[in-house]
Amino acid sequence: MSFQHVAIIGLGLQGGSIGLAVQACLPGVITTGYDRDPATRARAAERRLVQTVCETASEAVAGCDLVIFCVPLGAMGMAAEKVREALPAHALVSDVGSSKQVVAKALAEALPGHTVIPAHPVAGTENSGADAGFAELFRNRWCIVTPPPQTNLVKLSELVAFWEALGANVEIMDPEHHDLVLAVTSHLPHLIAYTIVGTASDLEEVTQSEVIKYSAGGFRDFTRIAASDPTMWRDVFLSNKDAVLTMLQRFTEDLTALQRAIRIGDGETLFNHFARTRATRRSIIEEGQDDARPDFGRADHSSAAD
Ligand SMILES: NC(=O)c1ccc[n+]([C@@H]2O[C@H](COP(=O)([O-])OP(=O)(O)OC[C@H]3O[C@@H](n4cnc5c(N)ncnc54)[C@H](O)[C@@H]3O)[C@@H](O)[C@H]2O)c1
Ligand SMILES: O=C(O)C(=O)CC1(C(=O)O)C=CC(O)C=C1
Repeated sequence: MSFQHVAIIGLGLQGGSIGLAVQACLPGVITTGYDRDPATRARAAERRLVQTVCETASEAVAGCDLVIFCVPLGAMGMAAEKVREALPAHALVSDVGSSKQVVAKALAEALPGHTVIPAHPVAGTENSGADAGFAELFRNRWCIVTPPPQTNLVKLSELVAFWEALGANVEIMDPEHHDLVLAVTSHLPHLIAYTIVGTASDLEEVTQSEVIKYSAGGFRDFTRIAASDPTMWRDVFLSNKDAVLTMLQRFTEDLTALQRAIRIGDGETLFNHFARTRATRRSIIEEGQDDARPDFGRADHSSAAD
């Protein structure tokens, strides 16, 4: 492994999982980490998410050759500025942010002169914080790497090898295209899930307790992701505004067409639509990509690493 010392800024689900995965998959590589929340630092140390939890971001990056920012999208620039003085000149800068164009800009502006190669492991759960991380999170999952033009190819291949060592399958993508694809595959589903939970719980005719009581089936499956962290998702929608609005427009048009079919009793349109989309959904299962998370993603992993 080209990297001898990996520094992780932000020790929640992503940062904690990377720290644990590096220790499990790349023994010998030094891991240091920092989180701005003291309680998270304390829990990260208890769970040994990284070998050394530092009291400052500068301490965490001193001597590292790879720093990965694992903070909410809106905090990337600020977190990067904090390490400007202490970050070794040769260190590669990367991140795990859910949208890529805005992060690439924020990191490049905060750390001029450094090689910045953004990345996005398309792997997560609805849980966040220092108890949420687990070493297997990235196994057999995509990690999309979005190198800026003229990226140093050696550094790029080192970052690709890093993610592969953690078990991920790496795809190289243009950041703009990444943001468009993820707007429909990840961001829009979260928006819809958050919305339907709000709609159901605001209905005067349906009480809160009924929503909880009868949500065992479709509602429960469909809305798992609405339990996700509000700060993270606020930042996703603010940072990927244009792509999300484009996809939302398309979605609204499709929904309106189905709404009309229901109103006029057009069973053929409804049946044909459902038949087509069922086939698409089933092909996702056949390709082995069903349920982004493997089974271990559903368990409480805090005890596994304790
Ligand atoms: N949750 C997911 O499913 C998922 C998946 C892929 C990528 N991501 C991306 O990963 C990033 C982190 O998400 P997460 O799920 O790990 O969130 P998280 O809430 O579990 O962890 C984020 C951590 O960052 C810390 N933090 C915030 N500002 C900071 C700062 N300025 N300096 C240092 N620490 C700071 C917080 O205290 C928190 O512990 C986000 O950018 C998100 O878009 C999330
Ligand atoms: O499985 C989940 O809970 C997720 O929401 C994970 C998920 C996704 O939408 O697929 C969420 C955000 C990401 O940036 C990557 C992965």
